[in-house]
Amino acid sequence: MMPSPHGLDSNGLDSSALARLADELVERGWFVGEHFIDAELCRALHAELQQLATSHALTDAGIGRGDRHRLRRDIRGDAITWLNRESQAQRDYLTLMAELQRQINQALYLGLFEFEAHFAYYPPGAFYKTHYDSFQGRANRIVSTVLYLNPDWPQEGGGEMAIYAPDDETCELARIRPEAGTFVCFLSDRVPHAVLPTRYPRASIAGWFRRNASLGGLVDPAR
Ligand SMILES: O=C(O)CCC(=O)C(=O)O
Ligand SMILES: [Fe+2]
Repeated sequence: MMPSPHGLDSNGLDSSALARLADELVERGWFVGEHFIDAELCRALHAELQQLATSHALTDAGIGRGDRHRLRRDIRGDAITWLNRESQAQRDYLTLMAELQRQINQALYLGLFEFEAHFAYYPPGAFYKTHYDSFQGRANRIVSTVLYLNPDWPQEGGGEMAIYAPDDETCELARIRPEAGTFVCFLSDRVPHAVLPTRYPRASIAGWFRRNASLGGLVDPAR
């Protein structure tokens, strides 16, 4: 595809950022792109999440999926709702993620076949302790993504995502400010990460590219 003069190809993703994303996923397992997603789309998604929060449409998030789902406020303090394509902003974001899925599959042969995502709202004081998004051998979440939605995140706002060395959660490699437009993606079973306690309401969309719903006879429920 020919890049347009402003560097976005016709699918709305920056082609040089995409090339770096593929390289970094392979070389170190994680990628951070500032201004990766268009500011206007971030504004629309943020407005939608604020509306959902004020109308009490979010549910306290838990850990573990399927039958093993538990609320653990000592581990994670966000409230969520799954994207359902209801708004144009959601459809636009999911279209971009479908294009990203296509590009990652083309570059890395990961066999990603679907994407699930939820809005997440961390009230002041909330955090998410260090974790992996999936476990080796049981992984049907293959690539994790996070898009941040707060414009002008304050210097002293906390709420950074901490990334730790693949397979060594004692070694911190990066702290990412949750600033609107910043997009992070990483290998779900390799990269330990955490959300440090936030001082301000923190808005994001967390999403996962998945492979098959069942691996070796082990059913891994989507949610
Ligand atoms: O919001 C973030 O920075 C990360 C969220 C996260 O790790 C998750 O939802 O699994
Ligand atoms: Fe996570």
